Amino acid sequence: MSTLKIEDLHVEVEGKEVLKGVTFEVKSGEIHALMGPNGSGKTTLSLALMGHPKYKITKGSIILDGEDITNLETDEKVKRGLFLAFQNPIEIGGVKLSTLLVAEYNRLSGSNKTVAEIIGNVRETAKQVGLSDTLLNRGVFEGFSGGEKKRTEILQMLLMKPKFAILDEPDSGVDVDGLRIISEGIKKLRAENNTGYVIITHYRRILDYVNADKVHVLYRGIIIASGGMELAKLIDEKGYEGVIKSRN
Ligand SMILES: Nc1ncnc2c1ncn2[C@@H]1O[C@H](COP(=O)(O)OP(=O)(O)OP(=O)(O)O)[C@@H](O)[C@H]1O
Repeated sequence: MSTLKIEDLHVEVEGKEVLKGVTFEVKSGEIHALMGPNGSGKTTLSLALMGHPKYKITKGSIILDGEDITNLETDEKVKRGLFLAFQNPIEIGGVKLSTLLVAEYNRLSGSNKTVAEIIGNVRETAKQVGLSDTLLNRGVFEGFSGGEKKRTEILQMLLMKPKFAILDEPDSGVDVDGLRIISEGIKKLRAENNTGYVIITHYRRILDYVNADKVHVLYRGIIIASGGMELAKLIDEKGYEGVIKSRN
């Protein structure tokens, strides 16, 4: 059983304090949703967790299985089992997706396998998320549609088998079939690897699919409410104003 603890996290971006004391804890196999209005600090939290240099942690800590990983480099965090799927993945021109996936696999597992040795596994997993060989042979995210990018991030996650995955809007720009496939991927890894999740989303639908355990509402840099799926339902019905009013 692993635990990811986020304790009183304060984060500054470009000299402005965006997160003002965020605290919550995720255990193996748990799915936590992070919701909140545009600009409330959700992406800031995900990038700060992974160690993005622009997002400065000024106070608080990130504890993974009892180890303080707050100030570790991104690479070290990845090696310890954290994974982030970006909201807007960027293109890496000239690098084939299959080459990148194999390089990442080797780096994390400390092995030195060739593309030929593990491409079968990559292809099989790609098929599960509905991605064809044509995309594996293309430059990373070059000309990928929004939904294909999201599926590719889930493919990376399935290959990496992280202890904890932070998924920043995995459902944005994804069609109904894609949403089901992505949700199946999330559940599969939870069942097989006991991965814990923080899923950032604006919509209840993906949370219904994966049956989220907890919902947190981030508002102006702090968590103003935590609860179960009834909180996501309240947001759907009454908006964030409704949540704010219900807490006052
Ligand atoms: N690199 C940056 N430079 C300047 N300001 C930033 C930067 N990143 C985030 N911010 C600011 O921090 C605040 C929080 O942004 P963030 O992207 O974390 O919000 P969010 O909750 O993820 O929003 P959304 O739901 O729209 O994705 C915003 O006011 C944003 O303008």
